[in-house]
Amino acid sequence: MVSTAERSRAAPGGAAPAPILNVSGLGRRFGAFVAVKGVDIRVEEGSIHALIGPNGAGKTTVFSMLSGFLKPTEGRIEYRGTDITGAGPTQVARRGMIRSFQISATFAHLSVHENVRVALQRKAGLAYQFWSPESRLDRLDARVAELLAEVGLAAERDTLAVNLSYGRKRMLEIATTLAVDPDLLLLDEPMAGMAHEDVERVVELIRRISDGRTILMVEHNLSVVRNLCDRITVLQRGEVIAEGSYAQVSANPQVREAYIGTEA
Ligand SMILES: Nc1ncnc2c1ncn2[C@@H]1O[C@H](COP(=O)(O)OP(=O)(O)OP(=O)(O)O)[C@@H](O)[C@H]1O
Repeated sequence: MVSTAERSRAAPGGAAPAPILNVSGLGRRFGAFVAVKGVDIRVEEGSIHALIGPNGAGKTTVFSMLSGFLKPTEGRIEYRGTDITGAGPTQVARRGMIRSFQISATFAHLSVHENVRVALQRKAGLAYQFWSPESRLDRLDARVAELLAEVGLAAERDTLAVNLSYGRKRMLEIATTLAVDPDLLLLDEPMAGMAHEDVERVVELIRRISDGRTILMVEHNLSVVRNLCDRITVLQRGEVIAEGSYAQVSANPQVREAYIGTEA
């Protein structure tokens, strides 16, 4: 597999690299109701990109279309230059674009270690190979240990998922998502419902796991977006009203009025 760094190096001398995800004119109607209209999003490889907007703006609908759970009624989704519009969730995931909840449903009565192991087995297609040679299972265990260390859950390896704090459960979800080795990770409100100290821990975690990966996240917490994200697309009533850095979008009067208000 070609690494992110190699791909970036492959970009012709000085030219802007092609985006990993290029969404153009994306639209979705539910009967007569237009939930998403003419949405363009260009996600650069290696970036952390946020999709923000008030309740009902269409963020979840866009994520569902990107991850193949919902078919667009208009527009085009290109992943690494290939048209994937209308592809199903499994096809999209196989290409390397993974939505966190897609494989992050954790099993409450399995331990942290077992949950990550199941995710790895699923990826390796080992799930039904109970006769796997020990060496193969040892390799899996080594990778589980690496992933738990990466998300800071090594000390909780034997804790049942059900007994984890809310924040730590989200970290376990991220570990099971990373087990599938995504190139582009779609994170759906990763900080939702978290206590302040967990938010900081997950911000650090996302920053760490973004090394060599691209992240597109829906996030309501604007201080998280400001600290973490390279680019931001703002949706309102299904349409993009601004796109750029935090400084750029927060200076946009339409965004201030629609969303950021006095926090900008
Ligand atoms: N299956 C559906 N059928 C009809 N309308 C829908 C459907 N799914 C979403 N909508 C409508 O589309 C609009 C966008 O919804 P969506 O959930 O994408 O917004 P959102 O930005 O994710 O909101 P929130 O921040 O509250 O999660 C809303 O008005 C919603 O009621």
